[in-house]
Amino acid sequence: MVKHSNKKSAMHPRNVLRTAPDYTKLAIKHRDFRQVCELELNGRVSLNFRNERTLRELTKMLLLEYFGLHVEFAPGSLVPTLALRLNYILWLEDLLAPLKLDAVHGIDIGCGSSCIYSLLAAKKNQWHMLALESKQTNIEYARENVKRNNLEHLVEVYAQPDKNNIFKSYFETASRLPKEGFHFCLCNPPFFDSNAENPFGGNTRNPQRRPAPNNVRTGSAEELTCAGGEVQFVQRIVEESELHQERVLIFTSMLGVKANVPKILDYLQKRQISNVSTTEFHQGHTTRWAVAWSFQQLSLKVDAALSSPDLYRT
Ligand SMILES: C[S@@+](CC[C@H](N)C(=O)[O-])C[C@H]1O[C@@H](n2cnc3c(N)ncnc32)[C@H](O)[C@@H]1O
Repeated sequence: MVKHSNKKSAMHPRNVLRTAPDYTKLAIKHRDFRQVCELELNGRVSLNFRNERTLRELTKMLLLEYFGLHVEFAPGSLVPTLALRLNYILWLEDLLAPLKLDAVHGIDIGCGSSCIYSLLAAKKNQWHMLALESKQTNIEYARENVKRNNLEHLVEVYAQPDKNNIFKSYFETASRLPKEGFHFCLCNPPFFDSNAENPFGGNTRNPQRRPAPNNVRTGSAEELTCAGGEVQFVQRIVEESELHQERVLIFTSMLGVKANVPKILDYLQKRQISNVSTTEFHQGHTTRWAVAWSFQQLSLKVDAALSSPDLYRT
């Protein structure tokens, strides 16, 4: 029987991880990664995704192998998975492509200790990134990661003084803003609700329908939780986007749960924000969602022809 690949649930066509990496070859090449690999009887290596150190070394190795990025994570902080972050960046590339911009300026809301989105955007596409972060150790690590990769000319890490703010503090205090404003903002919001009795709840984001995830959860409570969880966090971005609608062309955020997508769409509709689109990011067994909105007259629909492998080659 011929097996058809399910295109709808595949990674973005330009995602370099769409073809599964050869871990055996990579283990031979990268010593630190080799140390977390397990050797099977057939000579191939396998990975234990339930082990935090394994995830850490895997992401570090992939960032180095595919993008030449040297990244360190603060102890106990979120270890980002690369395939998802790439899918998000590639969607942004598609949204921005029709604008044919010479220089792109973006905002990374909550960059984490890795600063992964900003580093990828800068290294891969030479985008100028403003990375906002509220947690002190993450700010320090993010700045070091930018420096270690000689990307200070493209990435600024801004210490968010008030966790309840998104753009407000920066826009009110910045000494210089890009002349043409920012073209987009992206966000992987704190997901869990800190007001919940047991913020981390069960061991899955959708316990009724899904088995426990293969990957161990990484990250501190401060990084992963906020009052009201991701819905309230993204609602705050929406509210502040109204105040700064001229400063950012396309506002976006990721969402960790499908059921939260209609909640954000309803919120946007209630506030009469009508230029809106959504997408899905597929990476293996994991799906995430994202919402985009704009106050300007521009299309937020991605032209399928633009998602070709030739756009923004790495
Ligand atoms: C889920 S983590 C995402 C980290 C990184 N972007 C990634 O995808 O791996 C959310 C991050 O947002 C930060 N954060 C929370 N509230 C914030 C705020 N109001 N402004 C800036 N950063 C914030 C947290 O400290 C944390 O590092």
